Amino acid sequence: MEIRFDNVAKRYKGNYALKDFSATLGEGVFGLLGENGAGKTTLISILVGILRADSGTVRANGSDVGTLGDEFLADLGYMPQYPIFYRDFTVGDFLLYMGALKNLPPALARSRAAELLATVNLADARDKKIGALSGGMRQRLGIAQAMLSDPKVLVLDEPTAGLDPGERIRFRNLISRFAPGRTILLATHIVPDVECIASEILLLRRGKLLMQGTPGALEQSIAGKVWEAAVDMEESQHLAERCCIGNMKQDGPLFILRIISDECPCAGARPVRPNLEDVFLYFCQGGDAPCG
Ligand SMILES: Nc1ncnc2c1ncn2[C@@H]1O[C@H](COP(=O)(O)OP(=O)(O)OP(=O)(O)O)[C@@H](O)[C@H]1O
Repeated sequence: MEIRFDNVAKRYKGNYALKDFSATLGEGVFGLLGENGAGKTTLISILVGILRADSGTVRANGSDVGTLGDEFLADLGYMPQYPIFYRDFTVGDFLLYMGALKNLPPALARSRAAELLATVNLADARDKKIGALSGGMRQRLGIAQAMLSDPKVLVLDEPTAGLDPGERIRFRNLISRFAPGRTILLATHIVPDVECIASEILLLRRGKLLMQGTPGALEQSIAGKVWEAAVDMEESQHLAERCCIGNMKQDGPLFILRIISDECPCAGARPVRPNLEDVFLYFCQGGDAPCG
């Protein structure tokens, strides 16, 4: 399915949360990356029909998603940033309930629920009440309900918040396996969540789309602007005041700094290959400005 946003804008009390947002998503995993407050949830809420845009259009295969209504919703799986669950439901009953809301035949809902509970590592928790689950288990249940109807479009808002490293990796592999033939939009500000699985990244800053491209293309766009230098404590403090420092690691008396800078930041600095986190820092923290 092709999802196309044209000049989408949304304001809250006069302030733009999203401005002139235009982008096209085809099949694949699309990582929506942006700092806190960039407008990710606002964009997602417009796509899934929770919010109305002030202006602009969102089309699925050429038809306005607003006029498609249920037809579009039937193809959609959605996990909100803060899923709200009925605490007294058991995990299994909750998925069957969601299956009923999505009009799935009961037998199909039962088999999909069993399959997905195994996939998200919750099979043993099927009879547990949701109120007794840990935060990470609830998060995984949220992912399972979003995939229940085998949707063509899967929209996940911060799906890995609260997952431990093992579960994050399971999640990434699950999404990669699920992706063929589908459109997956995954909003996050955690770069590794999308770095290895996204076919394209959309970089959002202050409600505007800064860039859209493959992770490799985005990294290439800042080639020659990422440096590594081994410096003493005093020099590291000077550099932190005038440059964006991506990473700082102590190595004996020295500090190994990863520096994002248009120019060579200090004597002895050597250019290194950019990664997506560098891209995020370069564009989302305002280029050469100190970032941390
Ligand atoms: N209901 C609301 N009323 C007023 N302002 C809002 C409302 N919802 C969002 N905003 C503002 O709109 C902007 C975008 O918020 P949004 O939640 O879309 O960002 P986000 O990228 O999802 O952020 P985060 O990563 O922190 O979840 C922010 O400045 C936020 O304060």
